[in-house]
Amino acid sequence: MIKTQLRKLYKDKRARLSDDEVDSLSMAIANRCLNLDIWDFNCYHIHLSIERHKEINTTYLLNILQGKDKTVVIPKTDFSTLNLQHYLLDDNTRLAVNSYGIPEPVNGILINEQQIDVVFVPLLAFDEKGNRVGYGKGFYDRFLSGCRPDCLKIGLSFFNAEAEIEDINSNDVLLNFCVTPEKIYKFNYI
Ligand SMILES: Nc1nc2c(c(=O)[nH]1)N(C=O)[C@@H](CNc1ccc(C(=O)N[C@@H](CCC(=O)O)C(=O)O)cc1)CN2
Ligand SMILES: Nc1ncnc2c1ncn2[C@@H]1O[C@H](COP(=O)(O)OP(=O)(O)OP(=O)(O)O)[C@@H](O)[C@H]1O
Repeated sequence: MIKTQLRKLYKDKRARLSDDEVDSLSMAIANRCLNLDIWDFNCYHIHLSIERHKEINTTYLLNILQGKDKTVVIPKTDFSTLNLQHYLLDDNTRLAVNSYGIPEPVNGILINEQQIDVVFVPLLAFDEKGNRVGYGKGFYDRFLSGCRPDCLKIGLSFFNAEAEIEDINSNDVLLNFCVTPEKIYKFNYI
């Protein structure tokens, strides 16, 4: 299928989940992430959920990161440039929900993307090869293209993989893993 079809299909699939399902599936994803071999790093990027779009509730994963005393960075969007900036999340970070429904840092310490070891990546759909589709603004493709080549990219999804996203282009950055409530996908494209 092509990206525009997948966006519609997966927005609809998410919209049909109840709030309780979103919560229990999000917890299952976080628990499964504990089985990934990714916990010896220092700096982790995680997005905060857009509740009205029934995104994965990343609070469970965030609690795991904080319990392990990891350095956590969260993104702040600039919709005029379609770029992300990354802020350290600590006790002093103030958050505000922007007009797109994204909780974002108001203030804080900027972190360079080259410092990030692991990125948890939001998505609407992904395929068996490790390609992904998001909301279509290219925020994460731009961001990930500036990360270190050894930075681990981990998709999070309520649903399992599509066979193939047909209209992949040279800007699309592949995932290393994708975690769903049911399983961990490891992509062997290297
Ligand atoms: N939680 C979270 N944060 C994230 C992302 C994400 O997918 N999830 N992003 C990943 O790139 C970036 C933001 N990307 C976005 C791109 C478009 C829209 C947007 O157009 N929203 C419209 C319509 C949404 C729709 O198509 O259903 C709206 O809210 O009106 C929102 C976020 C950075 N932060
Ligand atoms: N590294 C990049 N530099 C410049 N433009 C880019 C880059 N990556 C993606 N884009 C552009 O962004 C637009 C959206 O890309 P795409 O459809 O792959 O978004 P997406 O992966 O669904 O969105 P997101 O990354 O925000 O979740 C495309 O027009 C693409 O050419």
